[in-house]
Amino acid sequence: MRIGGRLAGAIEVLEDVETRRRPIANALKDWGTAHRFAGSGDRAAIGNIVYDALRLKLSHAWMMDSDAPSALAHAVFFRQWGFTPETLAAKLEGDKFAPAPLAQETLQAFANRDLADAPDYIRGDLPEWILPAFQENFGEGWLSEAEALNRRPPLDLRVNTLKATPEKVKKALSRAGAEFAKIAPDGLRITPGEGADRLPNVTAELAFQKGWFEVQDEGSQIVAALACAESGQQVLDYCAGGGGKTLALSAFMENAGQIHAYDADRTRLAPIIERLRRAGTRNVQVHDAASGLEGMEGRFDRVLIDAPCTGTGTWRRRPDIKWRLSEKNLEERTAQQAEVLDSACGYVKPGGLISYVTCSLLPSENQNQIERFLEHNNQFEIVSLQEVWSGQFPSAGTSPHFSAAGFATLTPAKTGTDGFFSALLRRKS
Ligand SMILES: C[S@@+](CC[C@H](N)C(=O)[O-])C[C@H]1O[C@@H](n2cnc3c(N)ncnc32)[C@H](O)[C@@H]1O
Repeated sequence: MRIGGRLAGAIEVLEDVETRRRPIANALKDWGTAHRFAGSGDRAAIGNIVYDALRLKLSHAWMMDSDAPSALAHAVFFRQWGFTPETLAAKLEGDKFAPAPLAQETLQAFANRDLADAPDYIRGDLPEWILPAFQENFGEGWLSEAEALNRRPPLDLRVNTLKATPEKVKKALSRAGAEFAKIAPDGLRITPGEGADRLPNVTAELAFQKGWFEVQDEGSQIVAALACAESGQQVLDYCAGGGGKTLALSAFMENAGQIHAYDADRTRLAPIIERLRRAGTRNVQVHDAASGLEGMEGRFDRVLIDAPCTGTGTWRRRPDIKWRLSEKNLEERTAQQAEVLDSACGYVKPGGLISYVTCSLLPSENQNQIERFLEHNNQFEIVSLQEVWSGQFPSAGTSPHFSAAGFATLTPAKTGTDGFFSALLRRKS
């Protein structure tokens, strides 16, 4: 496929995502099924155009004075892939699969507009109603934080130290160009390419089948470490989902002690069984009903609450969810978080720690949620993560944003990771 066919394919997928409010991955998969002649390189290039277009959807639409899929897809080439309208037109000339050329007024708008004149929420590519929360969280740095959330994410791996070392996995993945992560000691990173470049499919590697590594954002590895679980302890992973953090905890604990992994949603929990097997973990018990935890109240050294959230910190990977998020969704999530905190806190023993984590960057899901919890639960106190940080990551060249209260916020701009919030609470009595 030449560039014209890829551009036309991306426009079709964008139309599907926008008109039917579908997740990008599903729309891409369906497009691939309906166009079996397209090779894997074509499908990856189309995916890149679609993801890039949606990361910068508002600013693209503003610059082109049009939010039509064709305008968004062309804007990717002009603003992210190093083309000008003239160089792109030259590339598309004579390509019978190319889409219809852009209207003259769209090209005129692009030539005459300057993003510096756009309203703040458009410059940051943020839903307008979210802007105040970003400004509250990051102050003057809000725009560079938003811009970093709009770039392509790397592919991060966590080496499973129960079976391998970072050096061994790096060597096994040398063709993929994996490098040591900057903060997480067991992390490896494959940096994203540009334009049509695609990231390697590392899960097809033998090293993955052997359980030597998992795909896990470095931020997720870091917040799992900030739960401070130690070998031999009793640990509850209360929102275990597919087990990303359970697996990290098991490796940190060197397979010793006991982890109870619980999630209220059986479908989300289901993949954990195969992942635990592949990783060679022997210290995890999985529960798909809270009744499995009966009698364990006040028994745990550590309780990790990786709470359900809006996922605003993962917008680099899932830009479509950014535009679907509503104030109602946020309200639902904050209510769930309060409920999960209230139900999980009883499992920790006096002197034990609760680690509350979200992959959101909105204060109402993070610091405000913890402050609300502490107002009603004075048997808990905050443990400063700033102090924990240097013990856990002595050679990290960078650190998260730390609040005066001792909460940690990781962001693409600050730590080069997905956005995460982490708070550590000790039960006094
Ligand atoms: C952020 S995800 C967990 C991701 C997982 N820890 C990982 O690292 O892969 C949040 C999880 O909370 C679960 N959840 C939501 N409400 C819950 C509740 N009341 N009790 C337990 N789990 C709940 C969801 O099913 C979802 O899997």
